[in-house]
Amino acid sequence: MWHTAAACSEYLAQRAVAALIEEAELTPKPGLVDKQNAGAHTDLHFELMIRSAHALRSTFANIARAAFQRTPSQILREEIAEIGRHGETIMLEATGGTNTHKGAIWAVGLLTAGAAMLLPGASPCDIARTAGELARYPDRYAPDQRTNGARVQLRYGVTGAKGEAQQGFPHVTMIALPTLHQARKQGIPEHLARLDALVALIAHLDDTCLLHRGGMAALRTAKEMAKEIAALGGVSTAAGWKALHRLDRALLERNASPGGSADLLAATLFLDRLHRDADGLPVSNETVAANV
Ligand SMILES: CC(C)(COP(=O)(O)OP(=O)(O)OC[C@H]1O[C@@H](n2cnc3c(N)ncnc32)[C@H](O)[C@@H]1O)[C@@H](O)C(=O)NCCC(=O)NCCS
Ligand SMILES: Nc1ncnc2c1ncn2[C@@H]1O[C@H](COP(=O)(O)OP(=O)(O)OP(=O)(O)O)[C@@H](O)[C@H]1O
Repeated sequence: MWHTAAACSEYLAQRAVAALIEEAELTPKPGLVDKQNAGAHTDLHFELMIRSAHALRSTFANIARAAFQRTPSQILREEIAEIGRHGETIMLEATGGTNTHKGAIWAVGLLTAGAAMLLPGASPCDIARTAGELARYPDRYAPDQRTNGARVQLRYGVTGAKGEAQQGFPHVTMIALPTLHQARKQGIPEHLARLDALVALIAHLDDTCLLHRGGMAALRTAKEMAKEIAALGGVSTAAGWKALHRLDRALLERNASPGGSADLLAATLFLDRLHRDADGLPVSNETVAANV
């Protein structure tokens, strides 16, 4: 736990990078980069995700230092936005121009700010609410970019990564975290509990990555197939495990990838870890990315 800006920044940056690495390491993820393959991505691979995660450490550290013990405000929003945009440049330099973690910088970056504004031990819901409050201030210096997300938001009327943050990350606090906790309670092994949390996100999120690559048909298919996995009892059942592989194949056939759900899984693992640290709960022995 932290008492100074320096300690807060070091701790939160370590946990943020660990969350990105744990998301990448989780295998097998449908359509996404994992330890086995690059999913639907031709310009991404596992080592690139790990390199990118490490390169972003200073970004998360700078966000935490800037937000330490402050309250959400227009000025803080714009300071964090500048650090986040610089983080995207660092990511692109580290990866030779590939977008590995744009959505993750946004979601985990805002949650890092949320945690740094509050006292150590704040609940995941309070952190997400505070991050949402910050995200609702407009960023007057944001460049007017026609991003993939902006294009499909206009076309399909979804609110994307920005909406999720501005609402206080409801898919993280009301869907992914409860699914993760429920699966653990049932004694489901940690990596399967995390896959259940990812499946729950895919079942509910309007993911602009899926929309951009595969249109409304891909988003609907992904949601329906993910709901079916949950209805079968999750990935720890034989039928759920088979259905997870069917979802993977369906996404690959459509060249589609649930990148937004992957980002929110990283956000979920980040908040879960802060909560477990505060409660003095042991880190699962299946957690492999603790030493970054
Ligand atoms: C809001 C962001 C993500 C841009 O969003 P936009 O939809 O325009 O862009 P783009 O399609 O390029 O990227 C969005 C990414 O978000 C993720 N995503 C997609 N759908 C969702 C969703 N429903 N919920 C959460 N994340 C999602 C995906 O990984 C996707 O790649 C962000 O890059 C941004 O505006 N950054 C500015 C810097 C800033 O303010 N930073 C502050 C925090 S660090
Ligand atoms: N394990 C992962 N595999 C793939 N994408 C991930 C993973 N984890 C997070 N993501 C998110 O998915 C996004 C990358 O998806 P995608 O390549 O579809 O985006 P894009 O660069 O906007 O699109 P395109 O490559 O089609 O032009 C990143 O912003 C990243 O945050």
